[in-house]
Formats: sequence, structure tokens, C-alpha cells
Amino acid sequence: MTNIDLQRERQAALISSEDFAEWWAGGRDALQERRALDKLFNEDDDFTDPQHTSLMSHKELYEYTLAKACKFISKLRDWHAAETQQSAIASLYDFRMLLAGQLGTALFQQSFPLRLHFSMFLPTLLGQGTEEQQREWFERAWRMDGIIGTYAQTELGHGTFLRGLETRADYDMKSEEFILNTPSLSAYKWWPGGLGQTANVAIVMAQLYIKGKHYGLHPFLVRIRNAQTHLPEPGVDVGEIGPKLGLNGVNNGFLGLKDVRIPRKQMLMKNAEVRPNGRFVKGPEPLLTYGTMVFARVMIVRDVSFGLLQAATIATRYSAVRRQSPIAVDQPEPQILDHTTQQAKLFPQIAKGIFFRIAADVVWLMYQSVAKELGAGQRRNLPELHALSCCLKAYCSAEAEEAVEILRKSCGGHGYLRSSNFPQIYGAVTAACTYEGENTVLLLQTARFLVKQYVDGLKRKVLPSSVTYLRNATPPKWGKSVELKTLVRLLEYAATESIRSAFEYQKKQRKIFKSEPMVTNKAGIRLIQSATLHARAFLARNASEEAEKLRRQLKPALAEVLVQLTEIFILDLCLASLGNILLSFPLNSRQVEQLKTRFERLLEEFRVNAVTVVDGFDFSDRVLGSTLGCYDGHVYERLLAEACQSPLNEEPVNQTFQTHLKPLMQGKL
Ligand SMILES: CCCCCCCCCCCCCCCCCCCCCC(=O)SCCNC(=O)CCNC(=O)[C@H](O)C(C)(C)COP(=O)(O)OP(=O)(O)OC[C@H]1O[C@@H](n2cnc3c(N)ncnc32)[C@H](O)[C@@H]1OP(=O)(O)O
Ligand SMILES: Cc1cc2nc3c(=O)[nH]c(=O)nc-3n(C[C@H](O)[C@H](O)[C@H](O)COP(=O)(O)OP(=O)(O)OC[C@H]3O[C@@H](n4cnc5c(N)ncnc54)[C@H](O)[C@@H]3O)c2cc1C
Repeated sequence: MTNIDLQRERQAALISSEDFAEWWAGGRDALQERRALDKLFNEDDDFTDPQHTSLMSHKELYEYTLAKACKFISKLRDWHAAETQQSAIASLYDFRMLLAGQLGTALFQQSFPLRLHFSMFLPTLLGQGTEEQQREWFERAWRMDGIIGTYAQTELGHGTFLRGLETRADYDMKSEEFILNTPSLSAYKWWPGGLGQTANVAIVMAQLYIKGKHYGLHPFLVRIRNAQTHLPEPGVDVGEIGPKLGLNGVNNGFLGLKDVRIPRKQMLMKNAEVRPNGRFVKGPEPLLTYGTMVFARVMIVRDVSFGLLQAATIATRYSAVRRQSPIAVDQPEPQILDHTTQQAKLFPQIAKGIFFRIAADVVWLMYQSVAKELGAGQRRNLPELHALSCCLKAYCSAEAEEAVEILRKSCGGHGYLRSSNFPQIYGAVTAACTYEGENTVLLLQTARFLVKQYVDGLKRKVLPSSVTYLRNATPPKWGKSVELKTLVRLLEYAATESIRSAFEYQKKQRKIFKSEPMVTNKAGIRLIQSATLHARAFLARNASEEAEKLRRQLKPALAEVLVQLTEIFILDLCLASLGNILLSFPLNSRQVEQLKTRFERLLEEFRVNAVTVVDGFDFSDRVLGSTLGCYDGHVYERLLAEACQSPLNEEPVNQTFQTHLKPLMQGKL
């Protein structure tokens, strides 16, 4: 039987979780398709973890995860083949891959070592390989026919500054081969997922040299392990980098290369070519060498929203079950969900998870459209996509990381247990702040774009849609009640002002420093603040446009709840940006009070539907993997059962009593 408090929450709700789930999944058909996929795995005992994976040693965890991952991929393949006749290439960007990716994130608490094959290796073959190379490699790689890939870019010495990478690929005209070398310790590849013991082919990013002349960074397909024996190929020094804060199922590795020869046609040549005679032919868009990173950044926004919503579901259900500290004198202890401060911890995080995912969907469509345009030789929208994917990846991962911590702490002591699954979710989400471009560095990339657009705006040029607000720098009009469109304008106005101020500061610095990188360095703090405000303004506009659509499309009760969440989301953004808003717009204390009161009232109004909304994310208990967040709310039973599984509880007296404790007590040590 379900916990009585959870039952009451579900009965009291004003909307149905099923309606919410249908909207969230993108319609009835999409929901059914996702549920059918979940069911396939939920009903298969091979996917029930035998004991909490955190009790395994590092080596056991790898072996267990790999075995489970192989079953996962094999089962997915059968499902995929039954669902679609599409070519492998079309399948990679199909929504079913998004579902499969999401399921992968969900089923593996510490992720899995084949993930890079799908998330980086295959997209790089597509984005960087010529059609001929794709014919030769892609279909086989999709089937994993002798090929398990990884993406080896980062080195011990450099991850951010790609021009500083040291791995070399020298072209040998006589044999028509590239010779790959790791010239120093700092040039060792370090971090690639699956590189340790899993992958047998790596896309190695290396500096190209022809007759001693340097031609920049390019991708090379290098076989690192024999397809039959899996032994490292001659000249290859490969291994795993050791335990990490989280994601311990990923098998991140190191790689050193010594005179490893590969045929000329194993440089991926869609964006630049080396002819047999050693002639280097530049492609129309050299920046496409960085294309896989744009793809992955877009995917990460979606991925972190998933982790955040898992955490929000666990914490919200737990807050409905947990009772503590009377609010009114002589009253029984309330559900902790009734404490206003608890609501302020939970509800904005639910809203963030929702609107981050919605923004991810928008940028995903933009990615697909820009990819098509690039295929037709048109690069006009690439800078906007790059800027948006950078700041959203950075902002959403940082916010999700903070949110997961808030949610963990909102569960008091029990949130600190590994069996709550918060530590594993945190480990995964915080990694996204670093990989695929460290967040500060990505915000600086966005700021560079913003300042350029600001200058173009001053010249009254037409600006890309995500930054048109920079040309429309009029302060918002404040009405009697707080309206969403006013709040969005407030954020856009604050972002514009911040970009203007960073631009003016850079102008001043230019009088002192001659070099542009020095100027950027001096203005760094202001620039990342501008990019952060831009991300907030973009997310707010996107959310308010979504709210307008929802009002028209959904049943009134559901639409009302989603509009409440939109308001919570946007008000939270405004309150977090208050300092910057006040620098640009003279909000008086009454207006600030209005914002705070509205926020508090919304928390109260949303309270009744909170459990139903998180139910509507439709996570199965297996996906949540938490003693605190199960659908039936049997928290204390699960906590005790999980504790009893600890190997330390297998014997009544541990041997250290005889060897250490007793001698200590007897003064014999
Ligand atoms: C059926 C089976 C189904 C099975 C299903 C199975 C399940 C499948 C599971 C699927 C689930 C998936 C989930 C996702 C998970 C992802 C995992 C990821 C793991 C992690 C991987 C990594 O961690 S992998 C390494 C990433 N490592 C970086 O990320 C380095 C950052 N470092 C830089 O990225 C550059 O170094 C940096 C800073 C730009 C400066 O580069 P720099 O100095 O050369 O360039 P500058 O700053 O001078 O910029 C010069 C001009 O380039 C412009 N620009 C720069 N970049 C550009 C770009 N990308 N695109 C366009 N334009 C770009 C810029 O805007 C300037 O433009 P302008 O001149 O016009 O202003
Ligand atoms: C879990 C995980 C998985 C990964 N998987 C892969 C993979 O599959 N393949 C792969 O190739 N790599 C992978 N990486 C590596 C990852 O992409 C890099 O760690 C990341 O790009 C950051 O680079 P870095 O480690 O050199 O950090 P650094 O650049 O050394 O960052 C350290 C500090 O320096 C600051 N900094 C650096 N440059 C600047 C600047 N220009 N301006 C201001 N501040 C600056 C940063 O903001 C940061 O505070 C992975 C990393 C992790 C953690």
C-alpha cells in the first residue's frame, strides 16, 4: 500500500499526472513509445542491479557495468530495428536516439563505457568524415562491427586551449601514411570515455604536419586495440585513469602513441583534405573541426535537465512523506513540504528542470537546421548556434549542479546516503560543468559573440533572433500587477546593460593594453556575467513563449499549473539577477516587494499539485534508484533494508574487535 500522505497528495491534486505526462512526453504517441521502451527494460531482470553498485570495487564496477551496457545496446538494437527501417545515419539524429540516450543516463547510475561511442564517436564520423569515409566506417561503427570508438582530444597538459594540444600527425608522402606521436608527457591523451579498456578505435585530435609545416588540429582514426584480441596495437600505450568523484562506470583513459602509422584516408577529411602528394586543401569552414563539441553541448543541456528532474522527484516525494517540526502550536508535525522554505527549495528546481529541457529542444531544432545549412555551404547561423549552445550548456549545468545539492540538503541527513542516489546524480551533473568545454571558458565564448552583436546593434544592423533585444534597449513599463512579459524585458534590459558595460570597460582597457586577449582577460568577470544574464534572458523569453502556447493548447487546469511554473521560473531568474536589474532599471522597494510576494504566493498555490507534477515526469522506481523517492513512499522500510545489505552487517562481530578494539581497551596496543 502506498504511504498515506502520498495518497492524499495524489487525491487532492487539481490536475492528473497522466495529462501532465502526456504533455511532457510530447503527446500520447510519444508517451506510449517511451513507456514501451521503459517496459522492455523494467521487466527484464538483467537490468536489476544485484546490490547497490556503490558497494563494488572499481574493477568490479567496470566489469559489471560493461556487461550490463552490452546487454543494453544489444536490446536497444533489436528494439530500434523493429521500430524503424531508417538508415544508420538518419537514425543517429532521430528522436528515438534521444529516448535511448535518456534511458542510458537513467539505467546506469555511474554511466557506462559505450556512451562515448554514440555521443561523440559516431557524430564525429558524420560531421568530419567525407561521404566515402562514412560509407567505409559509419555503418560498421553503428553496428559495432569490429569498431568500438572514443573521442580523444584532451591531453594531460591541455583541455581548453585546443591550439595548445601537442599530439602530432606527420604525413609521410612515400607510404601515404600519417605517423602519430605523443611527443611529451603532457601530450598524453587523458580523459576520453571508454578509452581505458573498452574502445578499440579512437578519433585522435592531432596537430597536422606536412614536410615539417604545421596545418592545425585535425581528427584521425586510429586503431588502438586489435579487433580480435583486444591487445593494444604496437606503439600504443593505453590504460584507465583511476577512480573519480562520479561516473565511475565510464572507463576514462589515457593514451600515448609512438610512431603509429595509419593510412592517409584515415584522416577525417570532410573539412580539410591532405592529397596523396601532400597538398593540403582547406575546407570552406575550418571551424567545423569543432563541430562535434557543438552537438554534444546541445545534448548536455537535455541531459542535465534529466538529472535535475530525477533529483527534484526524489526530494518532492520524500518531502510529502517526511514529517517534522510543528508549524502551529498544538498541531501534529506537518509534512516538511508545508514549510515555506522547503517549498522555496523544491519548486524552483522543478521549474528549472522543465524549462531547461524545453530550451534544449529549441536548440536541438536549431542545431539540425544549422547542420543542414552548413551542408549547403551556408554558415550564417553558426555563430549564433555556437554562442547559444555554449551559454546554455554552461548555465544549465551549473544551475543543475547547484539545484541537485539544494535538493539533497532538502532531504536532511538521509539525502547524504548513497542509497538516496543524490551523490551519483550529483557526480554526473557536476561533471557536465567541466566536460565538453569548462563552463567559464564557454561563457567567455558567448560573451565574445554578444559584444560583437552589441556593436552591430549600435550600427542598426539586423541581429540574429536570440539577440534582437540588444537593439531594443528601452526600459520595460511597470504595470499594476507583475506581468511575465515585463519580467522578460527586465532581464533582457539587465543583460543589455551588462553587455554595454563590459563593452565600455573593454574600450577603457584597450587604452592600457595593446593586445586583445589581454583586454578580454581584464574584462573577464564582467564578460561572464553578461553571458550568464543573456542565458537567463533567453531562457525567460523561451519559457514565456511556451506559456502562451500552453494557454491555447492544454486543458485549463493543466495550463494553469504550467503557467504557475513558468512564473516561478521567471521570478526566480529575476530574483537571482536583482543586483544587475537594479543597475539598469530603478526598481523601487515596493516593486521588489511585489516580486517577492508574488513568488511566495505562487509557491503556496503550486503546493497542491507538486507531487502530481513530479509523478508526471514518469520516472520508474528503477530509474530513480533511490530509497527516498519511490512511488509508494516506503522510505523508512527501504532505508533499513538497504542498510542491512551493507557487507559490514553480515557478521555479528567484525574481526577488528579482536585485532584492534580489544587490545586498545585493554591497554595492550
Ligand atoms: C541503437 C543503439 C542506440 C544506443 C544509444 C546509446 C546512448 C547514447 C547516449 C547519448 C547521450 C548524449 C549525452 C551527451 C553526453 C556527452 C558526453 C560528453 C563527454 C565529454 C567529452 C569531452 O569533454 S570531449 C572534449 C571537449 N573539449 C572542449 O570542449 C574544449 C573546449 N575548448 C574549445 O572549444 C576551444 O578551444 C575554445 C575555448 C572555443 C577556444 O578555441 P580557439 O582559441 O581556437 O578559438 P577562439 O576563441 O579564438 O575563437 C575563434 C573563432 O571560433 C569560433 N568558435 C570556437 N569554437 C567554435 C565551435 N565549436 N563552433 C563554431 N565556432 C566556434 C569563435 O566564436 C571565434 O569566432 P569569431 O572569430 O568569429 O569571434
Ligand atoms: C567526466 C569527464 C569526462 C571527459 N570526457 C572526455 C572525453 O571523452 N574526451 C576528451 O577529449 N576529453 C574529455 N574530458 C576532458 C574535458 O573536456 C576537459 O577536462 C575540459 O574541456 C576542461 O579542460 P581542462 O581540464 O584543461 O581545464 P582547464 O582549462 O585547465 O581549466 C582549469 C581552470 O582554468 C580556467 N581557464 C582555462 N582557460 C581559461 C581561459 N581561456 N579563460 C579563463 N579561464 C580559463 C578554467 O575556467 C578553470 O577554472 C572529460 C572530462 C571529464 C571531467
